[in-house]
Amino acid sequence: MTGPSTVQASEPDVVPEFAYRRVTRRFRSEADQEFVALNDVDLEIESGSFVCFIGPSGCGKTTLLNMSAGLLPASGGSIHFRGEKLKKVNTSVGFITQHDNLLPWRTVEKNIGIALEIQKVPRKERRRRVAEVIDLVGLTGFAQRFPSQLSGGMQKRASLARGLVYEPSTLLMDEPFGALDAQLRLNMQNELLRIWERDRKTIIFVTHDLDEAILLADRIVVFGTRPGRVVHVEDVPLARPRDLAELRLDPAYGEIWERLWKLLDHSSPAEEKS
Ligand SMILES: Nc1ncnc2c1ncn2[C@@H]1O[C@H](COP(=O)(O)OP(=O)(O)OP(=O)(O)O)[C@@H](O)[C@H]1O
Repeated sequence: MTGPSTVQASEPDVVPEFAYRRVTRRFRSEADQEFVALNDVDLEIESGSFVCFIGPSGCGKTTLLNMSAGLLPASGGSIHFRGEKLKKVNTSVGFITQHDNLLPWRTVEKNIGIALEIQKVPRKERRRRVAEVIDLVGLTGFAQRFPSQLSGGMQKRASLARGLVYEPSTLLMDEPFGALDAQLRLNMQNELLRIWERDRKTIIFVTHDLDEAILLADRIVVFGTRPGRVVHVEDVPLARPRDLAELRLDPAYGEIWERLWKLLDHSSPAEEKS
């Protein structure tokens, strides 16, 4: 069942968080050939929703996130953020990438507070906000540690806290838990869901993991390759709060999983070649 690539906000007069209109991005390859990395993306992301982007490697998921953050212009089409055409860096979003990028010479507290320092938020206010997010991600007691003194999961928590501290209403997350082992990953997913259920930020979350996408998302956008494009949008009407162990027993979960798995299979580069 391949649905339309355009997702309408449920109420027509509500301005979506992001509206992508025929967004195309071209790059030059190493051989100096121009190629289309992302073709004709038509999509709307509702405010307060949790949306996952899933698809094979190289289908343009990161490219679309970079464009949503205003870090990369579109080659064609337009992106509107809350009704305004995006023309420069989108300072309303928090961007959490695959790599932690924590600065090794700064403590957890100072790593998390860096954006507030740049914004010249007064010291007292800064300390209060940093302490609050440290608590929120479960790092209480670790504020004075350096990144090398933290476990991998704690480093992820610290980078999540850094993305949350300046209170963006929107989070763009590019495979943030990809490198974690299964147990840590589950903990971080639960942590993120808890934060999202509390604040209802809009979250766009890129993942390769179908279970992760179904566990987290209200809506899953499936990308295909050659050229990168949206091939399907799936609503995930499963009740919340969700527990992966329980979800897996739910026939509705199985139906969504199988439908998306087939789509992902068909859009893999290996299959397209054959
Ligand atoms: N700055 C760039 N210059 C040239 N090509 C690029 C650039 N950025 C991305 N690409 C190419 O565009 C295509 C899409 O890349 P992108 O990183 O968006 O894919 P992705 O779906 O996020 O992949 P992955 O899941 O592996 O992270 C790839 O072929 C990639 O090599």
